[in-house]
Amino acid sequence: MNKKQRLVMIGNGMAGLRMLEHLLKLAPERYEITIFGAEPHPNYNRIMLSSVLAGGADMNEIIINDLNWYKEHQITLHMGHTVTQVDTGERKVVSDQGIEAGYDVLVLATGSNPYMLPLPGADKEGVIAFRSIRDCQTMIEASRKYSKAAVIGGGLLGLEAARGLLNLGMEVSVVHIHPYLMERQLDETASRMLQRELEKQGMKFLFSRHSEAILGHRRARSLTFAEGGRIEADLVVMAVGIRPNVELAKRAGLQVNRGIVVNDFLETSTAGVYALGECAEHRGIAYGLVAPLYEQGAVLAKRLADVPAEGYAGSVTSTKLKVSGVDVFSAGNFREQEGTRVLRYQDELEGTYKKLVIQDNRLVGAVLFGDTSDGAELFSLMKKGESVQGREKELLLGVPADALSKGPGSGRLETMPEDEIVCGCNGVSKGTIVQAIQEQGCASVGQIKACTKASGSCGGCKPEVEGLLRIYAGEAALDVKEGICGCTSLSRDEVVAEIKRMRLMTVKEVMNVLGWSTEEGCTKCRPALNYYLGMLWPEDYVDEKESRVTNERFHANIQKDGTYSVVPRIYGGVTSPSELKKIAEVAEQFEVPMVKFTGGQRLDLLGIKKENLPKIWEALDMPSGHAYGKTLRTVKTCVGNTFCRFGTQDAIGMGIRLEKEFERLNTPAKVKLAVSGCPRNCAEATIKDFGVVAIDGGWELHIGGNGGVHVRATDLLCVVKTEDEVIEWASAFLQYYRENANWNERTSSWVERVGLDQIRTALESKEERAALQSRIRAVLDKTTDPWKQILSQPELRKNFEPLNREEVSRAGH
Ligand SMILES: Cc1cc2nc3c(=O)[nH]c(=O)nc-3n(C[C@H](O)[C@H](O)[C@H](O)COP(=O)(O)OP(=O)(O)OC[C@H]3O[C@@H](n4cnc5c(N)ncnc54)[C@H](O)[C@@H]3O)c2cc1C
Ligand SMILES: NC(=O)c1ccc[n+]([C@@H]2O[C@H](COP(=O)([O-])OP(=O)(O)OC[C@H]3O[C@@H](n4cnc5c(N)ncnc54)[C@H](O)[C@@H]3O)[C@@H](O)[C@H]2O)c1
Ligand code: SF4
Ligand code: FES
Repeated sequence: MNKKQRLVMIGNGMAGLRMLEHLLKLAPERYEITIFGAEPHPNYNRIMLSSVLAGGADMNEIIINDLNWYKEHQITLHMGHTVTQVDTGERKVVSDQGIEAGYDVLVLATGSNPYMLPLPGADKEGVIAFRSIRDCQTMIEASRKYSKAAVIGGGLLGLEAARGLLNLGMEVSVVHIHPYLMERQLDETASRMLQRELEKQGMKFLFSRHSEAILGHRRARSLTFAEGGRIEADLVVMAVGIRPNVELAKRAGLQVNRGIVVNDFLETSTAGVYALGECAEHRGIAYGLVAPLYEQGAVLAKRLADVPAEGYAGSVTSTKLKVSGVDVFSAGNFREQEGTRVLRYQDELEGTYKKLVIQDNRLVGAVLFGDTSDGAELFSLMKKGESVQGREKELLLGVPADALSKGPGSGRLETMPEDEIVCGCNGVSKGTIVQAIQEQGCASVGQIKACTKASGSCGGCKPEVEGLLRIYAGEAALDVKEGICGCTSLSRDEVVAEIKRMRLMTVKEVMNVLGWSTEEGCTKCRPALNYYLGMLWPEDYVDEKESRVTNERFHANIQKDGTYSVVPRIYGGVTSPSELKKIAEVAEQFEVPMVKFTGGQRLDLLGIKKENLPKIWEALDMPSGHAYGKTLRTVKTCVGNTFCRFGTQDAIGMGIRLEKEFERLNTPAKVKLAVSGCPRNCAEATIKDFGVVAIDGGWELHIGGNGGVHVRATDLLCVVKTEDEVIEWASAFLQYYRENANWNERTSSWVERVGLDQIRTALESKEERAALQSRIRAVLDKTTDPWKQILSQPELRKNFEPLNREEVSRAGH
């Protein structure tokens, strides 16, 4: 006989699932659990939608509990089912698809609905909220076709939406009803500083505007204001606050104000029915941030497991805006009122601002702009309600901004009390993180996330978690253990060593033998293992195409509209009239929408449908330029002494030789080379992975440069005399990088991590260089041109069917 009680939960979101995770630890056998979730997804990290929109995370990276998790815990999940009826008399719920479930315990975790302004025209296509995966996808799709967006609401959500849309290439205007941004979290001074930063990033603002109507035929085209005037907008995102989702509870006869009324144990007015999360109202407050919701979850789990616990007493909240390049923190009651004392510090040169609000000698509120590193400490003081008398100046001036990221001895993290909360979203204290490092052996941020959840939500506490790792596990652990993912506790070096020792030959075998925590791995470890196996067994390993990202599977770069680009190999950037003619003819024949020179001196044919790729490769009859993969991209050259009067060496010849030598090389991350014919360095060799600069009588060899987001100038590796020596050193350097870097680690990060000295030492002996060169040669000898290979094999050609959406989202960069 089944003695388990039946627990039904309505809502498959962050608050409810966190509560269940606690409950399953406390009383794994107590309940037979059924969940109804209206969205067609397993539980995902809603917070991370801002990062997905801004391009910082992939949709499939934000799933918190995948379908296996439900299976493992024998939870019945009705995904895509909305509960439409709750019968508290009969103790059962019914879904819109007719599924009925009886309960002994019912948990309402229905979250909130975004508030949609009831404007005329609000039902037009292109008018949406920002709440779900679906909204996020709609925005990404809209950005492919349209260029102008209006975001109504200048709060946290509106600004994060606006930043994401800017990243997607749209022009964005934020329409705010208040005279300044984020008035619920910031005072006017901080708000104006924020506005200036965001304007620099390209955001436009309209303040004190009341939206009146959305005009357009079927789709939104413009937004008008009660004050007069209009702006063009093909996409209108409403981010004007949320309303607890209480309709169902109301119909079921539960007591409801703004939210579903609950007591300190999350009990509603009806016995056996509980509510938590954004839908619940506790002591008059319905929260809209995860930290308090997770606190509620911990209390409710104990209640449901019959573990004695104190009730939930409400939360002081803090927020951070997740917009890159802008640090804003706000906590508690930051407005000055009668009986409060306000301390302010502003540094216009540094662009920092700090405001502390003190009442009865206790810190009750804080606003930080520009440097938010004191946020956790201030928030902790605020929550504890300790007297700060005599410490005011110290709190205001704080510790140096970079103290957190310094090594041992950095001060504040070391002296931070054990019970101070480091990860606000997940309520994880310093003590818990230190224990995970010291007792559970966690040695990377990923492992700490897996053990404690710290840094797993908004990611704002990652610098502090890294700081604690440096102090308690040492610099080396942080560096070495990063590089794989949460599916394994092994470091990259350990995995590589085990593959070698046990001669593991396939991705699946590595996962099985090394005890991966997931059966299929994830989007991080699969391609990483595929690379390590290929690097270790160049002769025998068969590349697993399915472990590669879309660009590498299709040997072309996927574009934002789902078409591809084709870049044929043009060695050293030197072409000929006949080659140009051929490219022009192909472009005409296939009506290629755009032909463009790339930053690496190549010709890019853009806007090509997947099904046309093989035909175009065939017509071009040129090798792949590998503009899409983790491989040698281009060797940029200047004209050198062939034409330039300053040139001291043959930069073109050297560049072509390097490109022919290393084309098709599989590397941990993309690799770019350049050769300049004199120190004037017109080929910009000092921001390349391997840069060659001619000098009188020889060549300078530079390594570890990057011209991308994090610009880094190269380090000088050595000076050599001959072209053969350039090839020898380049071979040794690239092979050493192949054998030692983490997958997806650019040389710039790798050189910084391991240090120039280590690389110089590894390459200094002629014998070692020769050994590395012979290993890289063996790899290069096995490579073939991927376009030719696909053209010659009908079964590979078959893959070039029209594109589906999943491929767009899985495309690599
Ligand atoms: C873009 C974005 C960024 C955010 N960033 C942050 C941040 O940085 N920090 C922070 O603290 N918070 C942030 N938040 C807020 C945070 O995500 C929410 O507070 C949190 O997700 C609320 O959790 P919940 O479980 O109460 O509700 P939800 O996550 O909304 O889950 C409720 C679920 O219940 C389902 N549901 C509702 N009614 C029914 C029904 N009748 N039947 C079946 N299912 C139903 C809904 O479809 C939904 O999936 C952000 C929110 C968004 C949208
Ligand atoms: N980084 C974070 O912590 C974060 C990020 C995103 C969302 N969230 C949470 O998600 C929820 C929703 O966020 P939100 O920003 O929509 O809510 P919000 O209530 O915090 O802010 C809404 C903003 O819209 C403005 N507004 C209201 N009516 C308007 C109108 N007619 N025209 C123009 N502006 C108008 C308000 O003045 C306010 O500043 C909140 O609970 C928020 O805390 C948090
Ligand atoms: S780097 Fe020197 S050789 Fe090359 S184009 Fe510039 S000036 Fe001429
Ligand atoms: S503070 Fe948000 S994840 Fe730690």
